[in-house]
Amino acid sequence: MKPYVILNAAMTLDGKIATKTGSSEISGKEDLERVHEIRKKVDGIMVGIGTVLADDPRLTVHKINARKEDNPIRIVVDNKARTPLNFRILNDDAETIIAVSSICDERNENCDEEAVKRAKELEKRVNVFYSTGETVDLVEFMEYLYDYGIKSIMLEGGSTLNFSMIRDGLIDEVKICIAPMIVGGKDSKTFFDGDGFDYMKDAVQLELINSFPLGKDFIMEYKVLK
Ligand SMILES: NC(=O)c1ccc[n+]([C@@H]2O[C@H](COP(=O)([O-])OP(=O)(O)OC[C@H]3O[C@@H](n4cnc5c(N)ncnc54)[C@H](O)[C@@H]3O)[C@@H](O)[C@H]2O)c1
Ligand SMILES: Nc1nc(=O)c(N)c(NC[C@H](O)[C@H](O)[C@H](O)COP(=O)(O)O)[nH]1
Repeated sequence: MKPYVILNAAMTLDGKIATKTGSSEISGKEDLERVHEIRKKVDGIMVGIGTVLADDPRLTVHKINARKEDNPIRIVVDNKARTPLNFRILNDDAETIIAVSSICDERNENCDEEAVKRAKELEKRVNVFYSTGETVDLVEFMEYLYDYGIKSIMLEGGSTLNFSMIRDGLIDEVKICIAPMIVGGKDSKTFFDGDGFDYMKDAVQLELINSFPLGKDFIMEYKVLK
């Protein structure tokens, strides 16, 4: 069993979620409030290490009225345990789970010693999940999170993790805020990056279930067809 996963992001009209410098202030005020209403409802909120390093996010409910108990569990997919110890994701505002990949080989030898040290430091502060894969095995990780009690997750990026999650069939809903902005740039981050599929016949199919204007932005909500 796996948690129900809602992917949420904000993009420019040309499909970018950040520029090549990592600048990503896209949503209007109303959209951020909508996102925080969802944060308040789900059990977990998940991002990749690229997003942590770019944004130093809090991943708490802080744009609307909320109590500490309303904060979901923060979840980071972080192959080589690169989460900096002074970043906000490790503070006491909410519980945090960090997934790292197999830092050693299957015989527990040939370890990346620096990554092992970093993971041990993180373990003093938060719950560290050791995946068996070279990169975090997301199917295995989702099963672990479900058994841990996390039945719903909002995935909040970035581009690389978004693609791995949709490729592995782990996303149930997609909510996208489209802002009336164009930023361009072939090196900007798009909604889904990763390797992509080779052929359109392999594209993930969605069904539009809702769409509405919100402040300066426009929201589209889809169900992922399986
Ligand atoms: N506009 C938005 O809604 C929005 C939302 C989130 C992030 N962002 C932006 O996106 C950028 C970050 O995106 P990104 O693509 O660099 O990083 P990301 O957050 O997608 O993290 C990717 C990293 O996660 C790790 N990882 C481990 N196992 C993995 C697996 N199985 N699959 C995929 N990744 C795995 C790898 O180290 C990988 O490099 C930042 O600039 C951030 O500001 C924008
Ligand atoms: N909905 C949305 N609109 C945006 O314009 C934007 N840049 C993000 N980005 C999501 C990403 O996960 C960010 O890292 C957190 O939104 C950081 O913010 P917090 O400190 O947690 O509020 N999300």
